[in-house]
Amino acid sequence: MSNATIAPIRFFETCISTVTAACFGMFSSLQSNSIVIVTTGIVGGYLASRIVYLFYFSPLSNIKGPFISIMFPISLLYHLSKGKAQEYQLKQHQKYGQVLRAGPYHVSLTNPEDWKRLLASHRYVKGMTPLIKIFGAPNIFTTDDPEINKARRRLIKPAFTTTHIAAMEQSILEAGPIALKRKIDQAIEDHENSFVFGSGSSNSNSSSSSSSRDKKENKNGTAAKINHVDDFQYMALDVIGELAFGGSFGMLNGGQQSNTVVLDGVHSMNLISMLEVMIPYFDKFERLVIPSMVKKVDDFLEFTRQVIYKRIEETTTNTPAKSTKEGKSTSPQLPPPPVPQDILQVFIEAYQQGSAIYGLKEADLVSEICTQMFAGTDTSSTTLSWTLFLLMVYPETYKKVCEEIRTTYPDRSKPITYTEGLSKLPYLEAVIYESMRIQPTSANSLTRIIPEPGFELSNGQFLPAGTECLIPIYSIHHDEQFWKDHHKFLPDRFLVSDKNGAEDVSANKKNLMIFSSGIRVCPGRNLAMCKIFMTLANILRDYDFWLPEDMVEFGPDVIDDETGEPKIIPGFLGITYTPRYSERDGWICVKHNVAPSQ
Ligand code: HEM
Repeated sequence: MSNATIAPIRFFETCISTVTAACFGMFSSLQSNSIVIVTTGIVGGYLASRIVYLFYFSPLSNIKGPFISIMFPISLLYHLSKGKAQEYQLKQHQKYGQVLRAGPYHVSLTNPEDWKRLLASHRYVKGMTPLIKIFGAPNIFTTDDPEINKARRRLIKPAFTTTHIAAMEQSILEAGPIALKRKIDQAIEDHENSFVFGSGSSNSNSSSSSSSRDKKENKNGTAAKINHVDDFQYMALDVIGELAFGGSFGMLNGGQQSNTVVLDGVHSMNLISMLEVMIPYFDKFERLVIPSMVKKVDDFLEFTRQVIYKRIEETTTNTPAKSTKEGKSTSPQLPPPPVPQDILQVFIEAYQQGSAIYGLKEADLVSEICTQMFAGTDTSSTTLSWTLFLLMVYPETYKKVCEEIRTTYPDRSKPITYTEGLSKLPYLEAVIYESMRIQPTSANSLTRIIPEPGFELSNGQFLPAGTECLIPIYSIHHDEQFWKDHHKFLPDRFLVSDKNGAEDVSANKKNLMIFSSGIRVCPGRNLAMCKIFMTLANILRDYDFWLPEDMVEFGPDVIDDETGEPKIIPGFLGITYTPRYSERDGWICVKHNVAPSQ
């Protein structure tokens, strides 16, 4: 569908370019037989005709943007490879305004009126979605078919409502923050023991290492060094396992096999998605070019297939108690174990019923379940990592948020829940929103294709059918019109006091794009917020964190020349925006909060 609508403009341009190129080529060859001259003529002709068409005759020629991006969309490759594509796009918006021509047929929009309208209707289908081929079948996330999307969203909706998440809160707490705390406690204890026994050595590959320098820093208890990027990822997967697969994968506690398969799969998908966005038709030959990476995705899909069949077996095998010849049972018939009501089961039942509405085949089932794992892992874990890092380089904010949590919930023997804590910890909520604004994990652009008869922008400009609209989440979150001092980590911008003086976090939230909006808004947003909030509330209350001393390149006083704010660890932009060098930058020192608990 998307290709059909975009075709006329592209076809026209290709015709003009080809004819002009051919004319130039013929003309050049009349002058000389030299291959160089003919080739130069063809290339020159092509470029000249492309310039003439794209800048003077294209229906988008009245929309301004950088010459290089309009001529060669592949130029984005350079910025993507540096992990700075989103910052490049922001700079272009700052230069050209809220409507930017970002490519030959691409217009990037940051005015909320425009992107909200585009996201509000299935009329504007998704374009340029990576990973379509690799999943082997469409899924909620990749499909551009409104009917498939609507039907499958209906299917998973009950599992993501606030009521359901509230009912699952205890499981999320157990598989998430409580398991994480157990791991941190173990890391601290290991280090205490290693020093008691006199080794004092540290293993930089372990997620619990600490140098003696980091240890000495701490005067009120033993410190350990953990890799928060890795640990938040394990935790996010364990929570998804708990909610969608009938049980935690136990990754935080060393579930090594699934650990490698699932995380390698998720990471490979992130990288492949970036390559697909950068290189035209990459999906057609990725199996040849990066076979080992594609294999990791295949292994992940196979792992998912096994999980599905294990569940089908467990829920459909009916093993009746042994009967005598007279047909009487020798042992009392035990009721079958309850069938878990999670996302996995919902999809399996729709598949088994062969429902015409959902039209699920085996490949669709695997694709959907994989997507749940993929969509629910890096997004939440990365948000946690960015937030913790930002708190480390903004110590005043760190102090303030810890104070709020520690004074509101001083009893450390009781875990803080989401339903209980959300209204009582407005500053923590504001910290999370501000971190997701500054470092959105979905930093890329969402894309929508304009259908016939075109689309009128709020500024009166007209976009013809076939235009690919980019909705750049990072640029929207850094638009000076809404976010003054946009590089500053300022949670207070989300806080207003209501009539009774109580803090409310609704100010400014409407201009955020964290979870997208409209008909394809992220269905996992309640779960994500619950997970992120409970994790931060509990660990910030129960532990003290600080950056390792040897991490000299980052800290409150290490200022980025471009932003004038503390330098942020480099990121990698695929489908999600994650810390780029987690093995180098993901470390943090931690010790117990030893202030008297009440
Ligand atoms: C901080 C955490 C999260 C963020 C920032 C986030 C963000 C987003 C965004 C921006 C989209 C729109 C993508 C697009 O249109 O291309 C999206 C879609 C989606 N998200 Fe999330 N997400 C998060 C967590 C989750 C979780 C925990 C799950 C499920 C377990 C999930 C499942 C999905 C699915 C299935 C879609 C596709 C929806 C559709 O196209 O109709 N997300 N998410």
